[in-house]
Amino acid sequence: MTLHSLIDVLPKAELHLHIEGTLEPEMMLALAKRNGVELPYNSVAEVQAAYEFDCLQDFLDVYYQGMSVLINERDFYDLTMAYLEKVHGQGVRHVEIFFDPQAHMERGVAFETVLGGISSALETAGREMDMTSKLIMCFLRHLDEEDAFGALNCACKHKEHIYAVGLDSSEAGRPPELFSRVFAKARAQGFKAVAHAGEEGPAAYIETALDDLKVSRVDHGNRAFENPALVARMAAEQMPLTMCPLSNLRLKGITDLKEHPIKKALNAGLLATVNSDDPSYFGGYVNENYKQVADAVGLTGEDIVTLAKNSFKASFQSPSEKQAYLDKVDTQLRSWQRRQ
Ligand SMILES: Nc1ncnc2[nH]cnc12
Ligand SMILES: [Zn+2]
Repeated sequence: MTLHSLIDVLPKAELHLHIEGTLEPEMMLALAKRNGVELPYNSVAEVQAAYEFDCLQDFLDVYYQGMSVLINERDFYDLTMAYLEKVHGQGVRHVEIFFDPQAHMERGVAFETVLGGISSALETAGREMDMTSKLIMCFLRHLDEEDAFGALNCACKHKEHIYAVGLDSSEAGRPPELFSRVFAKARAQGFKAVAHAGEEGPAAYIETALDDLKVSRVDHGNRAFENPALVARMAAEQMPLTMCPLSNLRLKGITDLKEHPIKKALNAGLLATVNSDDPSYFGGYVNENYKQVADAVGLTGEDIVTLAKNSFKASFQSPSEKQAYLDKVDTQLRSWQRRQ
């Protein structure tokens, strides 16, 4: 229980969060009404009943359908503000947020509508809640290279708002190297790179994300543990892993949270972090992820502090910004210890 109070008070960064995956059922239904969008659900209970997944693809089908209610800039603003307010209350002070513009553009929603709503909410949160942020544009790996180049061309016009590119959606059979040329161009244009790898796909996909896409972080990376040499390499390079325990449980990557490799990752010296992925769909925001995985695998107070510090170390902030947050973690830790 006391560890839960430590989790509540520590400053944290969230580095693996799909903004479209924060769409709560209540907002989904309200936006469907506001925008005149037809959904196959009539109540919150009906929406929630659809959240039974056997694998990543099951989830993605529901996720793309849910986001069809997001039409206007205001919708993206409201969605993003609701997330930021929620996690500010959980001690999150820095966020690096994914968004999926191709999923909106293919429905006729303009890139600028999506980006405008999300980035103005991030600016509001910076001003009013002192939250810092970066935005990561993901390429949908179930679509082809040409489609990804189209999204990249849009991003190139808005470099002041987009810091990095990522790779998400259906992983099986869609290895990172299919997007080597897109990522090479993105990096040449000054974007940092991250990629989902080893969520469902094999450890080899993590290796090609590192070697071909030249990512600065691996999103999920659970299957790295099938290859001890890869784990040793990632530890030596201090390559961050953004892990998402409740997501892995809900998408059946593991059958019990006790199997989650977060403790193994820390013991192997990896720069592992805890994140929520798609909190509305997976039953918990970042603190629920910390608390439930801590209870399941027996994380210590020291582990919790390491994970909170790792979240800032693994971020795209400057060294001095990181240090300022690490100092805040220490300050909060000392004041929590005095209260025990
Ligand atoms: N967990 C996940 N894996 C891949 N693509 C996603 N898009 C949203 N959530 C995702
Ligand atoms: Zn993800």
